[in-house]
Amino acid sequence: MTGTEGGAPEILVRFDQVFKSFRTSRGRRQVALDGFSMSVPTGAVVGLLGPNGSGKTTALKALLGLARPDRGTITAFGRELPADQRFVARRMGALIEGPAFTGSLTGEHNLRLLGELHGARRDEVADVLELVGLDGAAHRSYSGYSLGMKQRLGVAAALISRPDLLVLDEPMNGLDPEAVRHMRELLKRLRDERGMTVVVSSHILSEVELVSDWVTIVRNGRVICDASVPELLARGTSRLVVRVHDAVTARSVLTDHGYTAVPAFGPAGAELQVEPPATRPTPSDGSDVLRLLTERDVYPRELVVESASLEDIYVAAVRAADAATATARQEPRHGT
Ligand SMILES: Nc1ncnc2c1ncn2[C@@H]1O[C@H](COP(=O)(O)OP(=O)(O)OP(=O)(O)O)[C@@H](O)[C@H]1O
Repeated sequence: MTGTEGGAPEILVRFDQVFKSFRTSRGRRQVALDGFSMSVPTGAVVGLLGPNGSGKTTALKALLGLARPDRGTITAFGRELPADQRFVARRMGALIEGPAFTGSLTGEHNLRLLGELHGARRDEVADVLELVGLDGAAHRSYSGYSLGMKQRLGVAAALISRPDLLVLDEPMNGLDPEAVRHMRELLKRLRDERGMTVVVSSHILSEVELVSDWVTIVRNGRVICDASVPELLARGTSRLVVRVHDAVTARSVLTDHGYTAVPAFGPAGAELQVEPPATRPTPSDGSDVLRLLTERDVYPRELVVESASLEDIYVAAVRAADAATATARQEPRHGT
């Protein structure tokens, strides 16, 4: 990521309070973006995450000039959209809805035709095919490509204009684990070797977790979490798991000292999920728990401090957002 002097990342794209709704065929108003705000740091791979229908595609379309926001501002490369869409479009490559290629032509031929529109030379076409790992299959016809290869050719098409920003909508949809891994490695190469900024949407956290520097979680058209991965992980609290033979005694020792100890049955037998008292100034590293237990002759078989994963944080963010929405829905009723 490109930093500024103060250490804060430089922002390449910013959505600020963007609203967008559609009229459905039944005449109903369908809100797709409901005050959507997000920032994309320069040089980062940003994972745009959210369940189906949460507004990811609409947000990306708004950035690409394919959907016009009702309200709010989007800036990219220091220019405001849609006023400067053409300036921005020249610096962006995108794979947003299945790429349209000719089945009877080879991958290379398809890409060459597209490259001509962008003034790409033959060696540049070959370079992009190599980059996406299709150099070995360049002369096979597109109709014989696997789904993973088709997606890679779609990314190649997005790269042919040599963009600084690459926008990919669900590029891993339907891919097998090997193809997902390949796509992740490609995104890392684009960031590390070409200095590209990448926005990649997905409804599956594990698909983008290993490659994203920054994660934006969207729910019901609103961003509920927008932060760097290290910052997110630091926000998550770790969990202490104690595996003991005598869970009853261990639990009573810990609760006597104000700890919460929830019995569970894990893969290694009985265990307690322990949380220190709310009054404890620092998170527990486990030594306090070990001391309390051994003082009472309870010797744990195992004591593990499990760090929160991005998945835990994702689930917590979604639950918190749902709870806030439910509260907000109840409030007007109290007033009436
Ligand atoms: N052209 C449209 N007309 C009517 N409703 C639309 C249109 N485009 C999107 N929507 C609605 O807006 C909401 C957000 O859709 P969007 O496609 O942006 O979500 P998404 O997060 O990309 O979902 P998915 O992962 O399923 O593609 C959904 O309720 C969707 O039905």
